[in-house]
Amino acid sequence: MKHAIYQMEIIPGDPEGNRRKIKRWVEETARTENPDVIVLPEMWTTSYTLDELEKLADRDGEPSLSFLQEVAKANHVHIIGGSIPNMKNGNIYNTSFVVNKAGELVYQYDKIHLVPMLNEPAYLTGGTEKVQLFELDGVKMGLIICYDLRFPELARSLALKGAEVLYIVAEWPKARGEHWKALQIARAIENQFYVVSCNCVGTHDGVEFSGNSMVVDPWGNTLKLGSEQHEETLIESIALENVKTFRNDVPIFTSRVPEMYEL
Ligand SMILES: NC(=O)CCC(=O)C(=O)O
Repeated sequence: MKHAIYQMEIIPGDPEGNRRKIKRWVEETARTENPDVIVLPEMWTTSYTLDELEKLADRDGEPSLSFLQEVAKANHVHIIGGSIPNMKNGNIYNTSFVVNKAGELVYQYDKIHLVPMLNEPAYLTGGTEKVQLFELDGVKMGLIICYDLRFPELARSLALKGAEVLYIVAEWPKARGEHWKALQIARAIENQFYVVSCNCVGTHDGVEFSGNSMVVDPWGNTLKLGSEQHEETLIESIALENVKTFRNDVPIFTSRVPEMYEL
């Protein structure tokens, strides 16, 4: 399953400009690389322009959802649609959409854990729906958003449901860049699935974002690591049969003793 990750420099506060940028990038990447799955970063319409979100947020997912559906269908590629600020019933959520190559919405998720270090709780509302699996080409997948990475219970719940791949879409600051890399490797090893992440680069409001988008295999090997500073495209294929092989080699899911844990 071939992935193209867009480690993007988001234009702050310019949803239209970012849509144009993504459309051009998807067309070029689909033509030259023919990936199965494309991955975008967190809050790609606006970045953390929190003061402006009342005005700039999508309304019930629009226009970004229709945009992602059109782009996926036109370029015949599945899209893990990063996330966007999304106004619903008067509250703004950090919402992710996954659309398949037929342009169908297969999953949506509102970020559960809002990040205090970026002042998210003052502007956004946390999601109230539990994470679920979705499937692309018959592969079981899960998705979390940025700060969610720090809560191992979330990734574990997806692994227990059968996830073979965990996507992480992010705007993770450089100040905590070492946590970003170490936690992804930990999540991959402890859950024995692939981790595929997309972080952005660039600086907004004094916060520098750290890139280092990653593809980590279920053994904890880093197959791909983006640069810290540059907008770039990461291309990597993942071999799903490794999930079963590694789970047989170190059978943690049959060794678990859940009645001994307080989770
Ligand atoms: N956008 C985010 O959720 C950033 C998370 C972060 O800064 C951290 O966990 O550290």
